[in-house]
Amino acid sequence: MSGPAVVLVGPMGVGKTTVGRLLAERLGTTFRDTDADIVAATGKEISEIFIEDGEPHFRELERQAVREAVADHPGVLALGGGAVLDEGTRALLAGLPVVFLEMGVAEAVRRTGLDTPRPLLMINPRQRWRELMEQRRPYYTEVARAQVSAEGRTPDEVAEAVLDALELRKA
Ligand SMILES: Nc1ncnc2c1ncn2[C@@H]1O[C@H](COP(=O)(O)OP(=O)(O)O)[C@@H](O)[C@H]1O
Ligand SMILES: O=C(O)C1=C[C@@H](OP(=O)(O)O)[C@@H](O)[C@H](O)C1
Ligand SMILES: [Mg+2]
Repeated sequence: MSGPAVVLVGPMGVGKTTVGRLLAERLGTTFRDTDADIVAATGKEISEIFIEDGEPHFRELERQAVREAVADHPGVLALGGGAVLDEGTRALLAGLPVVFLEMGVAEAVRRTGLDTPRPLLMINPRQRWRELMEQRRPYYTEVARAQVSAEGRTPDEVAEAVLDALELRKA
């Protein structure tokens, strides 16, 4: 089966969207992000979907968005941090070049604080981020072929580390 050249998973703020774009440039391919697909399909921001329709509805949209992207997209694909919660999604990712970007709570929360609000981090972000990471870490490691630290690295450095981890460098 073909499929995306790279799939990025990991917690909120680790840089999946930012690094994914850079990686696609490096590889001369296109970039896709399931959150952006959901926003385009619904015409709503992620935070609006959470508030108006609830998290279970968002997870259903996400499940569908991941399926479509994995089936259609040959380039670099970034998933939302919670996509791996779905068992069917984890099964779908088996055998794909999935990279788990990881980092500690301090830097992640510093980064998300500067970005558009993530509904799950609106209240008590440090504690929430830690709890989510604790719950999801086994899923990230289950689906990932490689794990790359994004701690204290520039997006360029992380992109380089992903290329190394997947041995995607052209000779
Ligand atoms: N390596 C990095 N160093 C500093 N800031 C970063 C880095 N990677 C991403 N960022 C910033 O952190 C925020 C979250 O990045 P984003 O790519 O949206 O993460 P994710 O998609 O994993 O939630 C953005 O403001 C982005 O510009
Ligand atoms: O971890 C999560 O549950 C979420 C992560 C977000 O994407 P990023 O991981 O790209 O921030 C977005 O899908 C939504 O806010 C929920
Ligand atoms: Mg993202």
